[in-house]
Amino acid sequence: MHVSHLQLADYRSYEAAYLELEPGVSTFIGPNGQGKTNLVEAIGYVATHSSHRVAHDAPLVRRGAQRAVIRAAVVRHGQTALIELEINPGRANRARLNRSPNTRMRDVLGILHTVLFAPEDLALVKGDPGERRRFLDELLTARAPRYAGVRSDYERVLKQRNALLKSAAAQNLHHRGGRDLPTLDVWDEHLAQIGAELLAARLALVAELQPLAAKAYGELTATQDPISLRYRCSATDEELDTTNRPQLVEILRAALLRARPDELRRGVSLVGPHRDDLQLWLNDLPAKGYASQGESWSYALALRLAGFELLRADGDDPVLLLDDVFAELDAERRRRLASYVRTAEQVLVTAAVPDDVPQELSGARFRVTGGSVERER
Ligand SMILES: Nc1ncnc2c1ncn2[C@@H]1O[C@H](COP(=O)(O)OP(=O)(O)OP(=O)(O)O)[C@@H](O)[C@H]1O
Repeated sequence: MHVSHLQLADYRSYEAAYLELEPGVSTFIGPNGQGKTNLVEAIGYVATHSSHRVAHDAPLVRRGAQRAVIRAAVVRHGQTALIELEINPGRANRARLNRSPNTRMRDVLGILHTVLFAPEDLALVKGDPGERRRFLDELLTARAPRYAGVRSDYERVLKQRNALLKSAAAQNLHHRGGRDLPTLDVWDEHLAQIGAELLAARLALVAELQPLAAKAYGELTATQDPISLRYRCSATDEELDTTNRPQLVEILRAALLRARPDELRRGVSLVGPHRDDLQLWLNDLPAKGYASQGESWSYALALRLAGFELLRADGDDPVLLLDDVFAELDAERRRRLASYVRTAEQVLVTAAVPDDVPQELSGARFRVTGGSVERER
């Protein structure tokens, strides 16, 4: 798939921007702070309905404006879908598909697939478990949009359950072991059921990612260093060896029972997919805390490339967004990454310095300065 047009109104530093894009490689060059990342962020937003840089939408709207609009034409298998997103911080965002006003946000999720590589990816390896959970969940949702619903159902259950636990903690109910809290039993069951669905999907995804990430890491670094992805579930100390949902429901139910006194004391949910982690191992050591800067960065790239391979195997190349990644790599790794990604249907690259972009990625070139984007001829 590829994006053939992008139009922005009041998005970040852009009052108005319009670009025509082609399949193949396009490079966006310009000095720091001119709006290169804002462009790829906007395309990523169309795919995931979130930004890789901020957790909330407010910074996406141009200072002084009320709302931002992103319009993107996405060409898939010869058909064009016109997606329009209106970002209204503090209020519901709105979507239109092919100009139809009767579109829900979730109707346009999963039309455009992107894989974004950015300096922030280092947090995949070095950051909190939430970064890795988000990586898995975004990939799940790209492959099967219904997981957006599963994730938001899970978030809702968690919020309700936490509110209940918080008020129980305030009333010191843990002294009675929570026996007279039938509503908590109901929320436990919801959490176990929906949590198991998410857990099963994540475990299956990790199993698929493992060989692809190992291959990508080997190719990027030209080493045989073994990497392994291990899903750590908060419900058990052992490594889970099943993706069977009824079994996972049982495991979560039992863990919730065990955790209840602690949860009532602390007033938060301590068990479930929101507390899990994807541990990344390199050479039989956890990458977090042991891997070098260069190894961590290659690991993060390998995870993104594995995601790319999975989406590609599902039948359509995602659009690759490479935001300022070459500056972080030595010449050899730049070349290796470039030859890996240049086979994708569309690759959009940003760089402050043209020389950072390997020759393998020559293509259309755009100059970005002060909120305007011009194609170089
Ligand atoms: N909501 C906003 N309203 C107005 N301007 C904004 C908004 N958000 C970001 N900006 C501006 O956008 C610019 C940053 O754009 P961007 O991150 O795309 O830069 P870049 O060209 O990728 O730079 P670098 O090469 O340093 O990564 C900054 O000048 C910032 O002040």
